Amino acid sequence: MSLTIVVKIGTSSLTQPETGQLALSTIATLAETLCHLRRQGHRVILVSSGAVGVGCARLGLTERPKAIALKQAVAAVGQGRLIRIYDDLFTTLQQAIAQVLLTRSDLVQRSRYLNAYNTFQELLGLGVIPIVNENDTVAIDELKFGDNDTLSALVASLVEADWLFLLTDVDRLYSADPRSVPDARPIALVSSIKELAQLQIQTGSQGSQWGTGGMATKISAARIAIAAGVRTVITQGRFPQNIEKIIQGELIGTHFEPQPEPTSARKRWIAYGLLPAGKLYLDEGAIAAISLAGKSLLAAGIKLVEGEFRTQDAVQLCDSNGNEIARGLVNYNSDELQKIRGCHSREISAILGYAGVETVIHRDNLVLI
Ligand SMILES: Nc1ncnc2c1ncn2[C@@H]1O[C@H](COP(=O)(O)OP(=O)(O)O)[C@@H](O)[C@H]1O
Ligand SMILES: N[C@@H](CCC(=O)OP(=O)(O)O)C(=O)O
Repeated sequence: MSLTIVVKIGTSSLTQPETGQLALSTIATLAETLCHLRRQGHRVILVSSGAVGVGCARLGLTERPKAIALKQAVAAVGQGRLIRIYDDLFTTLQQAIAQVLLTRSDLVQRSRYLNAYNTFQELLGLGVIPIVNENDTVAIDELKFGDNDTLSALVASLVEADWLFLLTDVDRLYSADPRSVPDARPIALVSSIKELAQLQIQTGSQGSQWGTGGMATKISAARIAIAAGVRTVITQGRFPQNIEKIIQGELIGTHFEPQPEPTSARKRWIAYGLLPAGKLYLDEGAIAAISLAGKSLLAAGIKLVEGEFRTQDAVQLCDSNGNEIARGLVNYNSDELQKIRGCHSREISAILGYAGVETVIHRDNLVLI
C-alpha cells in the first residue's frame, strides 16, 4: 500500500550541538531512508529546519540571532546552502527534490490553500520529494508559522498524510524535560487528545540551543495532526533509519494514535489554516451546547468579546479562563457582537435595527479544538 509520509527534522538533529556544523552522516542517512521509502512506492515530504542554524555556522555567528531582520538575513544564507546539500545527496541517489517555501498567508486564503494542495499533489505524483521550510526571509511576525513542528502538522493535514515523523534530539516524549528532570517518565503511546491532556506533560519554555519551539510545539503539532487522522511519532533524528522500522510496526519513540473520525478538510482549514481575529468568552451553558451537544453558538452564551473582526472572520471560543475550546466563522462583526452578546436571538433585530441570522456561529462553521 502506498503511504503518504511527512518527516520533519529539527535544527538540533541537523547540526552538531557543540559547533553548529552540519551533522552530515545524519543528513546522508535521512536522504537514504527517504529514497528507500520512495522506491517502495510511498509519497514522501521532508520538512527541514536549519536555515537559521546553517546560516549562523556559515557566517560564524555563535548564537541564534534575536533581531528579526538579522534572523531573516541569516536564513537567506542558510536556506540556499541547506538545499544545495540536500540536492547533492539526493542527486547522488537519483532522487528529484523540490524546494517549497511557505508562509502562513499561503494557508489563510482558501484559494491559496487549495493551490498549495494542488502543488504538493503534482510534486508527489511526479515522484519528487518536496523539501519544505517556512519562508523565513519574508515572513512577518503576524503571519508566521513560527516553528516547523506546526508547519509540518499543517502540511501533513493538507495532504492527508498517513504518518508524521517529528525527528528531534531526544528519543521520545517524557513526562517532563529529561535534561532538567532526570527521572522523567518516558511515554510510548498517547491514544487520544483527551489522554494527552490528562498526562499533563511539562515542556519547559524552550528547546535546545538551536531549536525553536522545544517539546511544546511538537505536542501541539501532534494534536493538529491526529485530529486530521495522521499517526504522529516523536523520535530521535540521529537514527533516521528507524522511520522504516516504525512503519513496519516497531514501537520506537512516542506514538500518537490518529483520531478515528478525522475532522473534515474544510473544518481543519477553519481551525488551523485561518488566523483567528478575535476571542469570544462563553458561559458554561454555551460551552456544553457546542462541545457536548454539537449545537451552533447563540448570542445568549457570549459573555465577552475581544478584538476587532469582520463577518466571516475566524474567532477563538474560550471558557472564562481564556482556555480555547473551539474556533469558528462568525456571522456578525465585533461591533455587532458587543451589542448583542448575552441577548436572546429574538432580540437581535430590535437591538441592531435589522434582521440578522439566529446563530452567531453555525455548527457547520464551528470546530472543537
Ligand atoms: N517533556 C519533554 N520530553 C522530551 N523533551 C523535552 C520535554 N520538554 C522539553 N524537552 C526538550 O525539547 C528539546 C527538543 O526541542 P527543540 O530543541 O526545539 O528540537 P528541534 O530542533 O528538533 O525542533 C529536547 O532537547 C528536550 O530537552
Ligand atoms: N524555519 C527555521 C526553523 C524553525 C524551527 O522550527 O526550528 P526547529 O525547532 O529546529 O525545528 C529555520 O529553517 O531555521
